[in-house]
Amino acid sequence: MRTIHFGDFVWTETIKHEFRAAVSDLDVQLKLEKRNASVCTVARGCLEMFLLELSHLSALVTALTSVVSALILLAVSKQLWTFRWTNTRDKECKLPLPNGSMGWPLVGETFHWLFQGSNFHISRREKHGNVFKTHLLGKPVIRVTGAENIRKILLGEHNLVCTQWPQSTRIILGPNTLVNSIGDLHKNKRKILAKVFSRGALEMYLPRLQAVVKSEIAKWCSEPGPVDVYAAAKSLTFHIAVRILLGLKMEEKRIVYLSQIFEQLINNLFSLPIDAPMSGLRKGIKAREMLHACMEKIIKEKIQKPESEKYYDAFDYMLSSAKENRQELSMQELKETAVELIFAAHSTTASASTSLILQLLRHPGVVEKARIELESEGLVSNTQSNNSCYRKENGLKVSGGYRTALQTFELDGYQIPKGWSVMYSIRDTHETAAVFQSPEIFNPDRFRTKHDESKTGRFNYVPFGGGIRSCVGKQLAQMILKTLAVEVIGTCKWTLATENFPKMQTVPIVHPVNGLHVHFNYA
Ligand code: HEM
Repeated sequence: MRTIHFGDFVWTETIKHEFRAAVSDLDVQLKLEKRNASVCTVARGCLEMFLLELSHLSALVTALTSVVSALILLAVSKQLWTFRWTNTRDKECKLPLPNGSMGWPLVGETFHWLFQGSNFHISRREKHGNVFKTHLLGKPVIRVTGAENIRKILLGEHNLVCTQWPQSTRIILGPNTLVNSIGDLHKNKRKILAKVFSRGALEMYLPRLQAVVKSEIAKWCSEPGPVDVYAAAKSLTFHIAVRILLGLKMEEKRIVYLSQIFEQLINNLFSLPIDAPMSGLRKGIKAREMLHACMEKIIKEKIQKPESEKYYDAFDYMLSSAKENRQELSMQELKETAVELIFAAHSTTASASTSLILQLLRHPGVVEKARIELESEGLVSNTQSNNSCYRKENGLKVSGGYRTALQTFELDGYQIPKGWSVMYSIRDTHETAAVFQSPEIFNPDRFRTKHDESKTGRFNYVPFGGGIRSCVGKQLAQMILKTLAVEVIGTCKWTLATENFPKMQTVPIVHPVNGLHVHFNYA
């Protein structure tokens, strides 16, 4: 046996074997531990995966539970919302409420109305009939179509109903406006405005109106690319409002600036009545304040102008008419009326002007006929319009008017409860009136005096409303549209710049979704 000495330690063969055995034991143990460790890692991994799956599963279950609870909550709140409105029916009246849906809590069907446009009313009218209920812009609303129903609403002003625009419109326009006044106050305001839109006044406005229309059409024709007709029509009517209603000569830059603020006011007139930062109502109020500040400056300058320098615009007529009627108009009233008149004239006339161009594009036969008529009257190319050419009427499209029921009354077999809003529909009434043959067809001849379809049943054709709330600016609007028609037909050629005609949108007023792109040239 070999023996090796390391100091005091003696290395023998036996020790060597024992050492080897110990080392191999250790090796096995290490291997085992290593294997165990990897087994442990796998097990831990499995466990972790299991726990992860479990946590995913429980997250899924939690999410599902939350969704189901939210759905149940929504369904219950919708039911309670519907019940809340069913319960406000007038119990003294035996008649049922009109059919229809009140939509979702608080917002009602406002978003459906905003996104679906005219389809909103059409689909519900087809489903529920000419008188149906809904909930828009924070109020329960009854939508009314049909000559007989409209007659009752328009002639029932101050008795069955009184005008009431959505709350946002009332707040933004202000309490001193014609549309927001009722009773004697309304009567007196109309008396003052009657002079503003009298025949004599309109004749005074005509030369300036023609000048504005001509200069805007010149811009359309000099445009190298297509013109966005709706934007151009809005610019046209804003120029008319500034020049004819306010009698102002302004730099183009200033008109564009004012029209942008005005656009912001219009865009937010129909919004939820919530005055919060970034809300539509807040934006509308801000625009109104800016316009009022501007109007105040203009009005002060106007009032101070010597009589000899005045050239009689709608505003001058209003001031002199107020004097004649011994009514003092405060600065606030003047500012609100100025903005109201621009609002009433601007969108309606811009919408109708765009529809007019669209219909002329669609119906070259009608244009040819009109051109021959203008030629026979000596009105082509010299474009000196006179009142004799203002005979024809076109299919105007304005949505309708807003009222509130002053008492519960019956309409088409249903009860209209006191306090609910009533919205009468002009467009739907025109489109569904039996007196019009193929109402979807643009046919100006239907209004020719011999067989004027609109004369059959007074309330079948109400583009300017009716009764004591009918449009005060009707004659001015017709004069603007006819001047535009005469100028365009007499001096221009035009072609559609897109492959197809655009779809129409109805909120806040009828207009083509893409604005309608058209190339204009002088003929
Ligand atoms: C194509 C153009 C126009 C159309 C289709 C139109 C249509 C209407 C309609 C339907 C109403 C009645 C609303 C209701 O029943 O509540 C109305 C009222 C009114 N319109 Fe027009 N309008 C047009 C142009 C104008 C113009 C140019 C002005 C003035 C410059 C104007 C001023 C007014 C005013 C002040 C009222 C409120 C009358 C009141 O409440 O007594 N409109 N308009």
